[in-house]
Amino acid sequence: MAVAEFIPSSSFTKKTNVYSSQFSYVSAQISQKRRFSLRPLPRTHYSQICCSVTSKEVQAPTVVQTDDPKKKPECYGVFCLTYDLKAEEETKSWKKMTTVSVSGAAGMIANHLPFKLASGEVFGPDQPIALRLLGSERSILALEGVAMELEDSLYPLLREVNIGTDPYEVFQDAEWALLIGAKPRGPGMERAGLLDINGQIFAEQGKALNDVASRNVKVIVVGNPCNTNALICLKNAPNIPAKNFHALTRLDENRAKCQLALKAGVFYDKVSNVTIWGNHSTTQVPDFLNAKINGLPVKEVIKDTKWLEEEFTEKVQKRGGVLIQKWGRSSAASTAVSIVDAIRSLVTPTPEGYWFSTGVYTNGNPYGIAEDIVFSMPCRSKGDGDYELVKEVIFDDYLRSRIKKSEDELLAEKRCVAHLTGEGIAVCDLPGDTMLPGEM
Ligand SMILES: NC(=O)c1ccc[n+]([C@@H]2O[C@H](COP(=O)([O-])OP(=O)(O)OC[C@H]3O[C@@H](n4cnc5c(N)ncnc54)[C@H](O)[C@@H]3O)[C@@H](O)[C@H]2O)c1
Repeated sequence: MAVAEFIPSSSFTKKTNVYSSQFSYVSAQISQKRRFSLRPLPRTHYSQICCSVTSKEVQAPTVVQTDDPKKKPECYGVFCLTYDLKAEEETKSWKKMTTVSVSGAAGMIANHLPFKLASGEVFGPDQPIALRLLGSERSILALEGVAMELEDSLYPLLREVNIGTDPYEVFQDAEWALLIGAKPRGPGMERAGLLDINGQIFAEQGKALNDVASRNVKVIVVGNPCNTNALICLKNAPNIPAKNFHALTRLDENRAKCQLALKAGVFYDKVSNVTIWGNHSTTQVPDFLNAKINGLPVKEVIKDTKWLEEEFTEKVQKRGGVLIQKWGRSSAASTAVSIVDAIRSLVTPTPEGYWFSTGVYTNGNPYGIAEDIVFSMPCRSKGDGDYELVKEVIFDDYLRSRIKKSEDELLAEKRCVAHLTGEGIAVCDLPGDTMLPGEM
């Protein structure tokens, strides 16, 4: 990419109280605009570095000190430096920019995800994106680091980056909301405690999405316990279709495909139609009854039923925990990959005869699963961001009984968070202290 000429200018978006500067670059082939926004620093850091730059001439930044904490600086530090090239050529081939909000954007999964989003591998090479990154107060500096790395990556498709700690700002106009940020389960914390502490985060974020996001925003909840967090989130966002909310179970699907491929001695691209049923917990059910290897039912290829029912199932359920033992932390890169897979499955038409799984709201499902929970099920998409449930699946006693266990767990989780879904007083009678796949 050859740089032609820079003409900076800065801007302050009053509506969101977010400070911004714009970066745009135009060459004969490419036109791009970037906005990089920061929330104001505390008063002790209250300084304003402003730069005025004219074509081909960059002046030294001037630092403006202010004692008035209410007066917001127009820009902060390097983000005041705005490079605004003359838009001599407006490229006609770009699609309308899409806005993606990511929470927990300074965490481990987000070490990978925003870069994948910005690279074009998720929404396509002609889809410009605006990234809005939400962090906690504690992670705001790290978030700044993420934003700086995004800057330095010079992604042509990345037109705007905003960071902040207020979901009402960061979710503004979001068309995709990838909700990763959550608290980890601390030592001695009951699962009920985790449900409550993270549930409160997702209740607030649901309200924020309801108020400020696009009316058709697609939401993928990753932060655990993700199924029930997704339920809490959608219940707090009554103006957004419940169908738009997902809990990420794609990593579990990918893990199941890998194990089946290993056992059958085939490369994993030969394994398809693997459904994860139920909760993203150790009660999840990786479905080998409907899955296929080279287009054949798995049971015709892997005849070892004992392995399928016991070893395979448990391996998938506990894969996250084993990984933590090896790595000393939970899966981050493969989780980011699976978020990419999950989005791509919704924005790409599913090939005839195939499906993918995702945790979705049960509302008239054809499998007899309890309604009004978020349950992972087989889905197909026309590529418009929406999905339909797959009807052509079969059940046997084994599959039914396993699904029932996960369903019971999710119903119990739902009772445990009734205070966060507007359904009265919470009663926590969880059937045992089941674990998240990342816990041992
Ligand atoms: N569904 C899945 O398949 C799957 C897989 C892996 C991890 N996870 C879950 O994803 C979550 C994040 O994992 P990670 O490895 O990135 O964790 P992490 O601890 O590295 O990062 C989490 C980040 O979220 C931030 N955060 C906390 N509360 C927040 C809030 N209210 N708003 C915005 N940000 C907030 C934290 O400051 C931190 O930077 C965890 O809950 C983890 O269990 C889910």
